[in-house]
Amino acid sequence: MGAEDSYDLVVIGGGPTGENLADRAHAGGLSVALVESELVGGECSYWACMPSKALLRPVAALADARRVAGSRESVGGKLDAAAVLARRDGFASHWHDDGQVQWLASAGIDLVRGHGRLDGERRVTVETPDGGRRTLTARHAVAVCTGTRAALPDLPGLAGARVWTSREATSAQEVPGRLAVVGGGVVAVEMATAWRALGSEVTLLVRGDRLLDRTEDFAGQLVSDGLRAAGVDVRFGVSVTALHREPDGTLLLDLADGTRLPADEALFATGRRPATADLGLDTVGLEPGSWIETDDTGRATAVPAGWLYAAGDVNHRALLTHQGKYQGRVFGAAIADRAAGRPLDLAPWGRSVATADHAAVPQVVFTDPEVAAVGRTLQEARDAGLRVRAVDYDLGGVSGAALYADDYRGRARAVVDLDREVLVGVTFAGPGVAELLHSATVAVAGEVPIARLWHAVPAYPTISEVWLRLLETYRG
Ligand SMILES: Cc1cc2nc3c(=O)[nH]c(=O)nc-3n(C[C@H](O)[C@H](O)[C@H](O)COP(=O)(O)OP(=O)(O)OC[C@H]3O[C@@H](n4cnc5c(N)ncnc54)[C@H](O)[C@@H]3O)c2cc1C
Ligand SMILES: NC(=O)c1ccc[n+]([C@@H]2O[C@H](COP(=O)([O-])OP(=O)(O)OC[C@H]3O[C@@H](n4cnc5c(N)ncnc54)[C@H](O)[C@@H]3O)[C@@H](O)[C@H]2O)c1
Repeated sequence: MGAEDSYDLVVIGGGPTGENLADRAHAGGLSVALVESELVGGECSYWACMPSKALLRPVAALADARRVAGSRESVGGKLDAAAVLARRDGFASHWHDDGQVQWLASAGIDLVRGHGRLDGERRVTVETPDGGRRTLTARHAVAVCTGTRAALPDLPGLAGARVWTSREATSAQEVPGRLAVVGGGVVAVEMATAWRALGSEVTLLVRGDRLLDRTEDFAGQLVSDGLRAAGVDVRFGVSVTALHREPDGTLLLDLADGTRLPADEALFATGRRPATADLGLDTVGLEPGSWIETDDTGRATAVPAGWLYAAGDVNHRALLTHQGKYQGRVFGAAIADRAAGRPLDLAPWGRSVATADHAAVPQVVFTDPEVAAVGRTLQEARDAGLRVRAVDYDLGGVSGAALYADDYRGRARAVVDLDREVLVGVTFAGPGVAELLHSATVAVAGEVPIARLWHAVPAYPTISEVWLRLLETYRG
């Protein structure tokens, strides 16, 4: 038995969510221990957001230069893959977490390295890297912020085939000659975009009939057109049934249509599973390997007495870094307020509840073209029982977009709640739309009335003039 330490709050998992939750709780007056088994900073910093966006930014920079007569003529070559990978390595901090560890120390949070497991109510045991064991007790709360791992399908031959998950796809040091990508979600389309631009022959194998099936249809269509224009072989209605690696290293993927696809690497971008299989969930009455459902203050709904919280990917509310950080801020402050006996503000959009998770989640997909969306799609709004109207506009008709790129192709949709005359969802798809998104997020989260949006005048000639066009189209 090792040492036993006591803190107000023990956080398991030092990704973006755990760091923010620990910081807010500490700022609210609590002593905090943060347990991390790999690198402080989590998936996002080393194998997800940062390295993937570092791979994709040069793709967009080169594509932008090629979109405009005058600059197009002066950019003949391809990406310098070695330089892109080296810049990516820098954005992944060369897979060292010293910077984040320093930040934790400066924020007054104690780092405990090792694998954490719940051990009954308000107790966490940590298997430390030196083989030791520490027990941490929490006076007020334990917050699980352990994130997710790649979910792989159960396919014959997969175990021995050394396939890529998102980790290899974001950290690989060499460009594969032939890359098969399985999946039609965000990881699949972003990584197909990046590795195609870096020189791989990419085949995208999608079991459904569209890409990005949680966004408006036109967005997936524009991304699929963009991938095909870049030379990606996009195939719909295809499933992998088995695979194996030949002695010469070639990977052979058997497809349901009876054909066989040879590749050098295969990325399985087939979703995520919660990192809760080896977390001692059974000691607190939860099912190992399951997502941890919470209320809007972050409390695990199935655990009595309200001491267990879950934030970020692991609660399955919205698998995005910015939403995890938002939950970290809201839940961390709620934990501190409860501990101090301070009143909470539980009304929708109040200080102590993560209301935006339900109504105003923004996401940018960094493909070419980009997709930027917030809130509900038309279908989601209808499914929620709202009386809505979709207002669409061809982004190519906006002066700022025409200046941005010759033959600009893109589209915008605003979903208007007709009863309240506010926007409940906005989607942009086109080059350069990522930075437009926050205007839409403010409109949706702020429930800004259309009558007032009419007075929010977009600068001429920017792509944001699409706001004016959408409102004019709505008003007729
Ligand atoms: C390829 C890819 C690209 C992405 N790009 C974006 C993007 O551009 N924008 C965006 O918003 N989101 C993006 N995401 C999603 C984003 O990475 C996640 O939403 C985010 O990392 C979730 O943060 P988290 O802190 O909840 O979990 P994580 O980042 O997964 O961190 C969890 C931490 O907990 C630790 N841990 C787990 N179990 C234990 C244990 N038992 N004991 C101790 N420590 C433990 C892990 O080591 C890890 O450090 C991307 C995801 C992928 C796969
Ligand atoms: N730019 C960003 O914001 C960004 C980038 C990457 C990832 N993310 C987040 O990370 C999370 C994970 O992304 P993801 O793309 O791995 O998951 P996803 O759930 O978005 O997509 C998974 C895809 O795999 C397919 N699939 C699932 N099982 C399959 C199987 N057995 N065979 C074939 N296809 C299968 C699904 O139909 C879907 O198309 C997402 O929630 C996403 O929001 C965000």
